[in-house]
Amino acid sequence: MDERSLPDPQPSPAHGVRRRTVRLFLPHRSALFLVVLLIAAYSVFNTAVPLLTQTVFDRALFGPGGPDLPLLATLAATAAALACAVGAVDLAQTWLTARVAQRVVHGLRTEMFDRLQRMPLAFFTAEKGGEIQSRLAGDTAQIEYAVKDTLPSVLAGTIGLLVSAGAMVFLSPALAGVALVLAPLVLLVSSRSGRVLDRLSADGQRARAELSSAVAERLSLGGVILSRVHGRRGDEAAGFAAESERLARLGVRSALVTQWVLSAGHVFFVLTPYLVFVAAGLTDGITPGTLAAFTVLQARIYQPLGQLLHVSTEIRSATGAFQRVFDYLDLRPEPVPEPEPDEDRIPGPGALSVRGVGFRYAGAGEENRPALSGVSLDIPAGSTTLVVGPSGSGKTTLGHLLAGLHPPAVGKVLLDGTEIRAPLPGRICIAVQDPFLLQGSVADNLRYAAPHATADDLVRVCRITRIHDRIAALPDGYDSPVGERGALFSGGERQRIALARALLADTPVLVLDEATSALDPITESEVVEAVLAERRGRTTVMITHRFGVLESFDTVVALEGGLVAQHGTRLDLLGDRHGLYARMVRAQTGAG
Ligand SMILES: Nc1ncnc2c1ncn2[C@@H]1O[C@H](COP(=O)(O)OP(=O)(O)OP(=O)(O)O)[C@@H](O)[C@H]1O
Repeated sequence: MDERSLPDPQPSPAHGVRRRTVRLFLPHRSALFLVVLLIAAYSVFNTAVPLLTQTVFDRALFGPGGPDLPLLATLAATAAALACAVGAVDLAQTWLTARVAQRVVHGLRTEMFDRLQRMPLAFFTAEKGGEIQSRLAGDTAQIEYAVKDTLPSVLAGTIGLLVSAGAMVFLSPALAGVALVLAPLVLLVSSRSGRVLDRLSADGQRARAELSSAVAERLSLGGVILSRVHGRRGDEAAGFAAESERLARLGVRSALVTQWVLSAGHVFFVLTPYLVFVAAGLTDGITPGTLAAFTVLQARIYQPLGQLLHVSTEIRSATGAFQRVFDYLDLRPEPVPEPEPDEDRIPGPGALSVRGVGFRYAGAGEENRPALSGVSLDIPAGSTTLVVGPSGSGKTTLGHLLAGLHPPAVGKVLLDGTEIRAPLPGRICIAVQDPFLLQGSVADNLRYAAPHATADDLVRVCRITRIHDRIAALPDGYDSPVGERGALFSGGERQRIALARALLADTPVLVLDEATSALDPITESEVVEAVLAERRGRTTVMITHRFGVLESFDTVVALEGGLVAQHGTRLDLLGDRHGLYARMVRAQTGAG
């Protein structure tokens, strides 16, 4: 039997991540080119101001003929114009980068959501909820920050450094050489620390994902009840504190390493002006204006250099975030069958055939028996079938295969002669034991199955599942909220709302997987009878443990150990006194 394996995200190597990141930005190359131009213009305008300082000193203030006020006014006006231009350019650049960032992140978020939605159910059984959230929300936010802030910082830092260095060389090549002599040393320290930061950043991201997984699980309603019931609140808090402490320690270490790089840079920033002053004293022909302009430019060079040192950490975190997002984008989703065009969709009568079906869960080792093996059944259109069997015998698995939630590894499941390999909305519906209600009102939840259902439709199905009176008694009736996963309702009420939702889907085939298990036996038989009456002439398969008193079914399928132990009419199966069904009925009804 072919074991369905979980898709395994393969971490892409760092250079692969960089290549893919570049590819991600290719469609935005024109906007990014414009950003580069704007940043270059920003740096040039910004550097022009110190160059004016030279003219202010050497010509306007201390020129041969004394202070030249008209020239000073012209220079002041030029500086003001340059300052305005710097502001305008900065604004345009911010707008463009924000747009690119939002588009890239929006693309990644939606692609990831789409990919995850199409993953096999086994993925969601294995993956931690917080992990998905952390990648979809946390990592994409980090990428957004990287594009919006880090990318312009890198560009501005590099271009600013080059322009300022160019202006310094223009003013005095000798002094420029002295000013830049320590720069390679700083860059060396920075690249050495980079590797340590890489590791710390990856560890930090892992620890953050662990923490958000723990929060999602332990601070959910079920998690909180579990810890309170078993008196484990203290242990939970201690476990969380330990994780948080680990994250805090990583944060301190990475702040220290980052600061080590910045401090090395600071030594450079403090030392070089004095080296320049000494060099100016030893060099002929350096005017006070040149030295003043040089001093301002030196301050300007520190800013981009500092910026570059700072962003190297952010780039590393962003690379990690990109890698984690790419890992999810590399997951292999279930193949999506081509949707049938509406006009081609012939609503068949709803005959189900199961042909030699075998299925093994990815998480169940080879040594364990498959959940189902060699199952063959014919469920005629319009019939009602009861599926029974001991716990773990494969009933839910069969229900999921009939609903197309898992494609079988071996054999085929057919609806009206066509193979089912994926859910078929509008044709097959399944109502489960632990139904999912979304945040919103009762009406929102019901209309999830039929968006255009009228208020009367909602009332009709809710009357069938005996939940209408409870909903009508609420202050806002069908507009009342259901709470987190339907927490404002009892388990049996949730099941009846979900069953009403399944009826509203009005499909030719309906699978009920313990869908009324939380109801009291009297209400359960009332609801089951009403549902079967409503669905007369359409196929209904009901999986249940409480079947002792249920008589209105055409056929019964009894499963045992993943095999079909019995299949026939209820009376036939009761006739076989030693058969599984008869034994189970006797156990339930206490009949001798
Ligand atoms: N996601 C899963 N991963 C691994 N094994 C699973 C998974 N779900 C079910 N199984 C195993 O498959 C077998 C059949 O499970 P299934 O849920 O179909 O049984 P069932 O008859 O519906 O049981 P119950 O009456 O207790 O609900 C069991 O041995 C179960 O442990």
